[in-house]
Amino acid sequence: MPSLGRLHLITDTRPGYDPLTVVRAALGVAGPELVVQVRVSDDATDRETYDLARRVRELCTPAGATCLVNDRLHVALAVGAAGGHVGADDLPVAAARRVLGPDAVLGATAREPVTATRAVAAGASYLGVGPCHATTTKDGLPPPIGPAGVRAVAGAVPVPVVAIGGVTAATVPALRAAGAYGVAVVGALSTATDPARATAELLRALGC
Ligand SMILES: Cc1ncc(COP(=O)(O)OP(=O)(O)O)c(N)n1
Ligand SMILES: Cc1ncsc1CCOP(=O)(O)O
Ligand SMILES: [Mg+2]
Repeated sequence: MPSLGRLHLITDTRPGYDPLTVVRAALGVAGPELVVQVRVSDDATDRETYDLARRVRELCTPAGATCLVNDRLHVALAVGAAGGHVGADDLPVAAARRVLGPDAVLGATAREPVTATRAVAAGASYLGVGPCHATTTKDGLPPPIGPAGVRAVAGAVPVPVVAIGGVTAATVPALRAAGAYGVAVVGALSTATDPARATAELLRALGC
């Protein structure tokens, strides 16, 4: 299994956003420390998802960065991504592991130690934990768990914990102190006026 980058950029495909420009900017600064997770809206077609994921994978490979695909594991396989990420509405972790194979990177969403432990036992190689802070990027999320919630999960599992939800460079130090290995962001990069500079600030906050 390749070593996991600490900064996870999740693509923002909402109207008016330009995910590939943000990916290019972040890759130029973060290189191998970057994981790009291709995440599309539920109404995106598989073809649209494939086209974006293929382009992201082609940008990641020469930069030494990791490309993952959210939810749609057949797309991950089709573009030669390093793996994928699943949550409660997606394939169960054990099924996802069977689809991706033993060597793939497989992330699973968890917000409590019990579900985190189950996900790792089923084959997750890292956990996305949150939401840590309030966010407007995704609707219908449960209340934020804060650094204390991250600490509870990180103390219960032997795999990297990636904190997600409302993460900014300002909130990274407390999440790292709580045991987060890394962070996943959408808005902190997709809404930045200078995504390269925002990437550098996140990396500095992560201690990279
Ligand atoms: C790193 C990371 N953590 C959590 C999630 C959320 O996944 P999920 O709960 O399946 O929700 P969607 O992203 O599919 O809406 C994630 N994508 N990445
Ligand atoms: C997909 C997802 N799952 C939990 S929070 C979140 C969105 C995170 O976006 P942002 O970094 O803009 O808060
Ligand atoms: Mg999902």
